[in-house]
Amino acid sequence: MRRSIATVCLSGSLEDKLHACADAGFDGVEIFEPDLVVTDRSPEEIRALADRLGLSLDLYQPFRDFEGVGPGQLEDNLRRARARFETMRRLGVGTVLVCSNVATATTGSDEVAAEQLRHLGDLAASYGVRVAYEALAWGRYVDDYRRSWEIARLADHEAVGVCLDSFHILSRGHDPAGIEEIPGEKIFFVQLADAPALTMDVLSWSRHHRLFPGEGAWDLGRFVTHLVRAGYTGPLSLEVFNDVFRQTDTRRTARHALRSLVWLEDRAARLLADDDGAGDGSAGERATAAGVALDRIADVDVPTGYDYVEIKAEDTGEVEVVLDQLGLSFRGQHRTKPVRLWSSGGARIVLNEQHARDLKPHLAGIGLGVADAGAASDRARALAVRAAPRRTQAGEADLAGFVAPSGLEVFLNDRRTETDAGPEPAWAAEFHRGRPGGAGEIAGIDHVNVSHGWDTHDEAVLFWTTVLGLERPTATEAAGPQGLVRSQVVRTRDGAVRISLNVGPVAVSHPQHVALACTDIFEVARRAQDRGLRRVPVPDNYYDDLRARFGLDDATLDRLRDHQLMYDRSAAGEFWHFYTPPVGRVCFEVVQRGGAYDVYAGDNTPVLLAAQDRLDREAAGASGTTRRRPPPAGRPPAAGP
Ligand SMILES: O=C(O)c1ccc(O)c(O)c1
Ligand SMILES: [Mg+2]
Repeated sequence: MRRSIATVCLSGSLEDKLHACADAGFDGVEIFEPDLVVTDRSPEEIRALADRLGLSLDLYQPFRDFEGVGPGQLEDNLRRARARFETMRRLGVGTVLVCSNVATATTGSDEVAAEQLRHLGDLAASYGVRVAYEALAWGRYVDDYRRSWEIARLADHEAVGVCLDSFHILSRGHDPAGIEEIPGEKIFFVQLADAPALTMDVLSWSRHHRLFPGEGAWDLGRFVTHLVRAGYTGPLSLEVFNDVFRQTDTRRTARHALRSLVWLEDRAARLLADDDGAGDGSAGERATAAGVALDRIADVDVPTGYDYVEIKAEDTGEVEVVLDQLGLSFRGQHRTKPVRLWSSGGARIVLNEQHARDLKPHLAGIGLGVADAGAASDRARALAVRAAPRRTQAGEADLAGFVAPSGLEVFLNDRRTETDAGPEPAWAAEFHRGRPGGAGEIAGIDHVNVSHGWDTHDEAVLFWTTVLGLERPTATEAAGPQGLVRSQVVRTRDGAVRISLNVGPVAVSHPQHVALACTDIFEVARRAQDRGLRRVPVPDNYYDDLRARFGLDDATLDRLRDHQLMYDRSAAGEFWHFYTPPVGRVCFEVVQRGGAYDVYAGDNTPVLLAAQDRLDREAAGASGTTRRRPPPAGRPPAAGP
């Protein structure tokens, strides 16, 4: 279907927005009237620019507070409409969005509203334009799409139809299946937005918290299937009022928005195909008959596990000390690059000093195993994901790589070899052999913890869920001394890949961490302690709290305290973990999961944040610098292993 976006979704001038939408690959835009009013370009110039960029101007919006008014007010409303239709003629826009009256309506009579819309239809027709009537969720009388359709039906005018906006329908909990009762040709326009599940008044929710499809709590794919079944053939247009996207980089947000729409179309196409398969009529055939083409993209290839985690720095020496203390072994230096591999069991840490001048240790990339790297790359490309630069030389593994919104590079690999230590990614043969991890050793990578700015979070969630098909359990938040840290885990259903996406306080740069899994954490901790590993200190009050929460006995608490372990328990099982102090911007966590414990010890996070804050203060005290660090800066791109 044609892809469109409202200019209100983006930051910048109207001209910036048009350029960004065209570059991202949109077919058209909705001109948000305030964007036109403030530009110094004439409507003719905007029209010419859109033409040059290959963008159609699909909708002019909004026209407010028209219907349900007294006779004097109607006169004035028609005068306003004439002026807007004149502007639309100059712009070359064929459809105007009229939202339901929130202010001046004095009657809730459907007949009166329909009669007045018929007047408006006559006027619109004389300008060659159409009226798409939208029920705002907070309209004075009309706040339900079924009522706006009833009024448009009563108006019985070829220039009057409805605009359906998923926000107004889903925020009120109205069943979108009723869309199928509306003849497709009377749906003049469709606006799509997702939103987080919040309990607040709908107007504030709508004006500040809308999200792109796939980022919130609603099933927009299902919503689109109702439109297709109704026979709607117009554009799918994004209308997302969001305080963050209004200030993020225009081009980046336009690409992000397009990714959402590409994913949505594919999702709707799959739902329709599934419904057909289930013998529920032949919606797909009807859609085709109506001339609706939903583009599909390559199947998602859910990753099977971590190949490696890459840490990059000008000097990775300090990281190697910690890896050695944690019991990982050095597997050698790469043949052609300043890249070193450490491993234990299935945990592989790549240390990269290439193109890393002046960089402190930081998490630069992760490698993931997939079934078919080619197909996974096709999907990523279709979703407009930026490819990671390759610096591969002849004879080396050529991995498909992408840049996640936080700047993290993600490499996909489908080639494995059998070794004594179990299956390994084929590229690992470019280093020395590994050995199997023993009981008191690190066995694999449990999860990685990525932090990014508040302006990247929604985009990152969309990236991981749509490109790699990760699931998204409920988000959590934890209080640190400098502010709240919001966390969204994205993971495979089987837990083989888990990534915690964190947004911390603006002024603090929390370390990213790599969590290593083991099956005997007391032994790993004991050996590490013998090798001189420092751990993030856990306060005694925490152990008193554990006693109160879980009724642990003294001996158990002493064992935990001796190793500075933290603990959690749920109905599913138990969890033990400890952290190393940060080296540069990374730290390591060692975890042991018992039973089917499947979460991340959320209650322990404030203890970690407070302890890290104390370490920060000590370090700042020692060096005489200020304690607060600037937010993470952009990093230059890294290479694969
Ligand atoms: O918030 C508003 O006023 C508003 C305006 C136009 C729309 O299409 C809409 O969905 C909301
Ligand atoms: Mg709308």
